[in-house]
Amino acid sequence: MGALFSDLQSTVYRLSFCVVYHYIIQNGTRIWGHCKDLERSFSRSRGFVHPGIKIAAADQYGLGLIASQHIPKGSHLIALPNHIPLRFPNHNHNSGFIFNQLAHRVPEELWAMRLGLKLLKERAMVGSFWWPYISNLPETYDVPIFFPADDIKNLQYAPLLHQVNKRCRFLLEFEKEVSRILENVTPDDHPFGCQSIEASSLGWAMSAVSSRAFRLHGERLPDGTHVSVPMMLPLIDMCNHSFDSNAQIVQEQDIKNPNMLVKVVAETHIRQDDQVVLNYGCLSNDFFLLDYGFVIPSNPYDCIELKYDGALLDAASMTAGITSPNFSSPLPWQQKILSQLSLHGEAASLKVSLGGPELVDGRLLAALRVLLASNMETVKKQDLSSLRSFSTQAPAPLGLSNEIAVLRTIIALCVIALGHFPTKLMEDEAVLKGGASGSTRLAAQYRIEKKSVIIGVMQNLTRKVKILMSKESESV
Ligand SMILES: C[S@@+](CC[C@H](N)C(=O)[O-])C[C@H]1O[C@@H](n2cnc3c(N)ncnc32)[C@H](O)[C@@H]1O
Repeated sequence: MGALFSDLQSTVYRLSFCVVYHYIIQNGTRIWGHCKDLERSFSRSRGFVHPGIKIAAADQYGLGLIASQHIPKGSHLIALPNHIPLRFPNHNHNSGFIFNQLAHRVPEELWAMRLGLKLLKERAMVGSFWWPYISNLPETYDVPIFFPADDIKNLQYAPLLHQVNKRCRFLLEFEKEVSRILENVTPDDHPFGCQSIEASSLGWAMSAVSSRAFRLHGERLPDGTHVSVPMMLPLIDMCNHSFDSNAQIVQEQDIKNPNMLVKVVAETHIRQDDQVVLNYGCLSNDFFLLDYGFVIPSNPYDCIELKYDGALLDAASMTAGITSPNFSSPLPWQQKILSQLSLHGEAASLKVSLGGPELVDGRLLAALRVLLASNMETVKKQDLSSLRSFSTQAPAPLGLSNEIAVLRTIIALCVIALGHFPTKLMEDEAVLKGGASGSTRLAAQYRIEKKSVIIGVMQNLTRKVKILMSKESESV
C-alpha cells in the first residue's frame, strides 16, 4: 500500500482499529461494555482515523461523525483495510451448507437480507471479529416494516405501501422457511449458534444493512472490471447523509497488493463542529424512508409514480376543458409512437413519474403531445427525443395550443393524484404539530413531501401555461 500509507502516516494518527472503536464508542451513546473484546478482535487491524473527527450526537440524526477541528480539503479522514468491511462471503469462502441454503432463498432485490444473514451469523458467533461493531449497532430502526399497521396505512401512497407490504410478507414467510430449514440441524451445523431466528431479528438485520451498507467495488473480474458489492463499513457508517456532502468514499488498490483500501476523503474544507456527511445517493424519499427510515424535506429527487392509463388521462383532459380527448382509443399512427415509447403493446412499461429533476416523465410528455396533436403531419416532423424533452429552449414542439392542452392535462392529473390521498395537507401538518409518535410523524412527513412534489409540479406547469398563453395571444 506504499504511497497511500506513507501519506496517511504523515497526516493522520495510525491507530489499531480497536483503539478507534474504543475511542468512538466511549464518545457515543451506545456503550455495550465489550470494549475489551473489541480491542482484542481489532488489535491487528490497520485502521486509520483523522485525529480531528469524533463521534457525537448529531441533532435529530442520531450519532454522527463531527469535526473537532478545521480539516483541510483532500484530507484522509478514515481508512479501512480490506478485511474490515463486513460483506457477504464470496463463492470461495466456506460459509456452511445450511447458511448457503438460506441465503439462496433470498431474492436478489432483497440483497440487504442476504448480507443481513451474514450479520446475524456473526452476531451469534462467539468471538466474531465483527462483534465489537455489531454490538454497537442501533437496537431499533425507524423503517416502515416496523411501523404499526395504522402508520403503514398512513403512508397513503400505493407504490410505497406495495414495497413495505412486500418486505413484511417476505419476512414472515422467510421466518417460517428459516425455522423449517433449521429444525433438525445439529448445533455444530447451526449457522446462528442455535439462536432462534424470528421475523423481528430478520427485520433488524435487513434494516441494519439497508440503512448502513454502501455499494463498493468487490473482487476484480478477469476483464478488469469489479463487481458491485454491498458492504458494511465500520466507522464510515457513522457518517450521516447530505446531498451537499463534504466527504466521499474512495477505494484504492495497491498494484503490489490485491487488497482494497476503503477511505473517506474530505471533499471540501470541513469547519470545526461540522458533521462529516456523505451523499448516500440521489434517491427519492421512497428509498430514504424504506431503507434508512428518514425523509428529506424538499428532496429534489423525490417524485410520484403514476400508471399510464388512457381512461385516467381522458378524465384529466376533460377536467382541463379539452373536448373529446382520445387517450383510451389512440389512432393507429399514434399507437405506433406509443409503442416506441413503450406505452402500448405487450412489452409496455406503464410506470411514469412526475417531479424530480425531469419534472415530467419524458415518455408521458411525448405521449400527451402526440395524442393531443391535431394531425399526423406535424408530429412526423419531430423526432422522439424532441417530443420527450421539456426545456425552455424548445417549449412547444407541436405548437402552442398543443403544449397548453398537454400541460393543462398534466395539471389536472396532479389534481386527481392529490385527491387520492385520504388526508388534506393541513391535516398532515396538524399531525406534526401535535404529540404523535415517531412513526405517525414520519408517515405524515412522508405524505406531506409527496403532496408537495405534486403541488410543485402544478405550480411549475401553471407558470409555464401562463407564459405560453401570453405568447399565443401575442401571435394572434
Ligand atoms: C449510516 S447510518 C449513520 C449513523 C447514524 N446516525 C447512527 O446514529 O448510527 C444512517 C442512519 O442515520 C440517520 N441519518 C443519516 N442521515 C440522515 C439525514 N440526513 N436525516 C435524518 N436521518 C439521517 C438515519 O437514521 C439513517 O438510517
